Amino acid sequence: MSTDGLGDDRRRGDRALRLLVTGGGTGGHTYPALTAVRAAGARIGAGGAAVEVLWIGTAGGLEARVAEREGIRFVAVAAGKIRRARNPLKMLSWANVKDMGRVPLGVVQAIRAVAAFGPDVVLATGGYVSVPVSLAAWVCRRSLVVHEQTVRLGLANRLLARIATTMAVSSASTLSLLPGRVRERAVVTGNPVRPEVLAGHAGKALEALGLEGFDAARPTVYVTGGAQGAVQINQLVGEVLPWLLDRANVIHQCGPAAVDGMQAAPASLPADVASRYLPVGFVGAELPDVFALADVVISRSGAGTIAELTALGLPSVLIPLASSAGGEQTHNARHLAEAGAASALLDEATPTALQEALEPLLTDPARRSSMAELARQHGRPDAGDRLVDVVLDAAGADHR
Ligand SMILES: CC(=O)N[C@H]1[C@@H](OP(=O)(O)OP(=O)(O)OC[C@H]2O[C@@H](n3ccc(=O)[nH]c3=O)[C@H](O)[C@@H]2O)O[C@H](CO)[C@@H](O)[C@@H]1O
Repeated sequence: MSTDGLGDDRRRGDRALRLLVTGGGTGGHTYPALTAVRAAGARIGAGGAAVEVLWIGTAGGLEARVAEREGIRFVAVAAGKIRRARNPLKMLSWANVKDMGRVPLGVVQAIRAVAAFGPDVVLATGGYVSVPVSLAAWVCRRSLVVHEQTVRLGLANRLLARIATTMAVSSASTLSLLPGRVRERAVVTGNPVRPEVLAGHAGKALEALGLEGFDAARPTVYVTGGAQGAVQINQLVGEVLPWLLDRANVIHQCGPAAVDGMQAAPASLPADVASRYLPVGFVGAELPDVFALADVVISRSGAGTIAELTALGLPSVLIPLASSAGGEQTHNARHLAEAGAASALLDEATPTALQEALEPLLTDPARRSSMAELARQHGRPDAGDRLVDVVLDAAGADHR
């Protein structure tokens, strides 16, 4: 691996920076990469230079759609998914063995793409596709920055941390969990949040989503289960819906597969009450405006959403995905709840527990403000810029 990050062909300071990014599968791995690409473009562009970007991901992943929408050159490679199991023998399932067989193919495809592009630096933001691409970067002796969104390193990043030029982490508490040799090469950047997410307008959400039935005298709750939606959250919200709509307007991001079912949920309620409820499959370009309209958020506690809620300073009730890798969503939720920066349903996610957590936030604006302020103290709106600092450092002196 190149230690100075500069091959002979890259000592020409006048040519564009070549940035290769990889990461995807879910929003939590895709959006930090996108934010870093845009921030690098803005920084380098402001200095009068240019940046050429290549994104390597999987053909069917969210990253493929995001790259296409953003006009970012994209190459797809094969990636293998490792399904976790408590019993290590069960990890040797046929599906895992078959998928692991795809990793060597992905590595070969990625080596070809990396060698052809000749990046100054490779940024990997996680997800299964990060593995073959980071291995390819290592084989091709390119500088590699690996970014971890969660406090504890996931399975893939534990491997990649050993070959990374720099390990960028989102939380200072991750440092003590790293092996000594990795810690020496680690930098705390925070988890990048798309800048537009921080710049929404409540009025635009009302207009774009056709929320004429919403009552301005009631607070608005945004419910989100992550890109796919969360069956558990959908069920809970369904059970408390009459109670909730008595007190609030609700935008419910329930996952594309659940919209029809959730649309029927308020059928037995009076029309004016039912019109305070909007289920949506996935919130795309309206996300910033929905956040701006929201007074309270009910959410999973994935690292991406947590970074957004804290950067925005939004009060929330967090319902962690208990089976998330290493219990990291539970850890995230507990960490914020202990600081008073969120409420969390940690032991039992029942309709009663949800109502108890929501009640003070819906009825007491002062309670919302104090939680919002504590949430903001955990936010890192500058994380994208900090990650770009690390990427440019790894790219070498010519590009700083
Ligand atoms: C099931 C799973 O593996 N979850 C992991 C995944 O989270 P996952 O990607 O599911 O969730 P995150 O909270 O990290 O990110 C979701 C992102 O998608 C956005 N969004 C969501 C819904 C929507 O309709 N529109 C939209 O734009 C959110 O605002 C956020 O930016 O990666 C995270 C980062 O490593 C981990 O912390 C999570 O544990």
